[in-house]
Amino acid sequence: MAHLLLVEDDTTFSKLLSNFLGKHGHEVQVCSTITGAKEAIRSSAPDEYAVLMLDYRLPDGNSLDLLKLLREEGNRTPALIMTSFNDIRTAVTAMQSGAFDYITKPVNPEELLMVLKEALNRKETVSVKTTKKPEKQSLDFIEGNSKISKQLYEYVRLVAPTDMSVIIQGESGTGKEHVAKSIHRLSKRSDGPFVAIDCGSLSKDLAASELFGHKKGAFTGALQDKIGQFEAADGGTLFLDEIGNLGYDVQIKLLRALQERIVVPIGSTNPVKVDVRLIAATNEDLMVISQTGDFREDLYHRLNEFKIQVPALRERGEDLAVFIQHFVDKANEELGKNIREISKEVLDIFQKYDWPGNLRELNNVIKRLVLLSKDEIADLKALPQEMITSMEAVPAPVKLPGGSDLKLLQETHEKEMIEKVLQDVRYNKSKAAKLLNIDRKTLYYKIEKYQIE
Ligand SMILES: Nc1ncnc2c1ncn2[C@@H]1O[C@H](COP(=O)(O)OP(=O)(O)OP(=O)(O)O)[C@@H](O)[C@H]1O
Repeated sequence: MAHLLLVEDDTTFSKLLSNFLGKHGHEVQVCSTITGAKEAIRSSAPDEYAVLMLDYRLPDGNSLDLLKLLREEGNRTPALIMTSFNDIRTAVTAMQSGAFDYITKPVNPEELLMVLKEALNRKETVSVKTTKKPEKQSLDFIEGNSKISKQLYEYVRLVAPTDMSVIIQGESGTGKEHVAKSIHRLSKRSDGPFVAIDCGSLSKDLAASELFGHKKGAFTGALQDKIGQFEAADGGTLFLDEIGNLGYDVQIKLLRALQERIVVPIGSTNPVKVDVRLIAATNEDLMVISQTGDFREDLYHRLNEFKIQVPALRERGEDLAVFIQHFVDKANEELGKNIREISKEVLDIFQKYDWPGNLRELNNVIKRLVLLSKDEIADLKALPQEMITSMEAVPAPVKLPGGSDLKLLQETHEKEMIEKVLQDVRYNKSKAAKLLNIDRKTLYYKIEKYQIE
């Protein structure tokens, strides 16, 4: 039995859900607002709730902001975001803010139990992930056959045996952590620990202590000496996920640790020698954010001894079929099912869909598909209705009227470039204008001209 906090403003749905979860042996406390959730969490014991189940849209904000705040306060309770299919891109961002997983509404009860079980298991293993332990060969891993995947793993094999720092860049859910583990596994350090830290879920105050350790009494709450993850990774690999989220002060300490190969725990004056290879992952372009001043440029250059770009699923062409088969096999085994085939209609949708959540989303959709399919062939009935509707709404690819019209092509390119830079700098128009090397007025004019939202 687990104590769950459900934050949901639809009272009928929250009642149904708590009854259902209650019948499955869980104790559910319900809040309907972010403010209520904050109060419930702050007035509870640190590990009171095993999982937070958060509706995305709430009357006083969205649960992403709540999650960010909780992570900043040091709360690490696994969180599950419940969202409508149309919000999948937001759910993907939620994963970057430290959510464990997302589930789309209308919630399928069995799917919910499955994801909940994973979240509860995760809670039990969360400390294992960062303890000194050799990483074993993962059988769960496939490379793919496309040209782009072959190149990816060629780079992995090239850089693995060296001691170079690596930046792994790619959209959320593309498999950056998997790539980092492969590098570790193929390195001379493979018998040493692989320590993974999600910088997105570290609070600003605790990040330094988590990475470098602290001495008893160094700050309020430092009740005993603590070894940092740098020391825990000694002789192995330290994987810093979402490194762009580290605060400036910690970035300075990190640079020093990399350059001098020593760490100084907070409250101590004694440096400790460490032998750690660093791999950092990011879904932002670190070069862009280092140019806008949000990430230290010297640290960027120190980390950027080698850069690997992990492709989005939509760019992996023929790999899609390989991953589908892999995830179906995995789901069959996990759920005790025997789905042998996926219908042509479903495959057509999979081919056309752009998979903003990448491999993670494909894995989730397939798990749901396998779970809900009654026969050996998984067909449309088991796909979220919204996915089908969203695909029906996609207009047929339009042929550009001027396939060779240079002006039109230039404008299309310009629009895409402006959209990308705006996204990279999180819609900060001053930064975007600076990077695009145009003045703000021109940028505003172009945003309006191209109707960029
Ligand atoms: N090569 C692979 N073979 C099989 N499964 C994979 C592979 N790469 C990723 N996955 C699966 O896809 C999901 C996302 O992978 P992972 O956590 O490595 O992505 P990520 O890019 O690090 O995500 P985030 O940006 O959220 O940190 C996981 O469930 C993982 O098991």
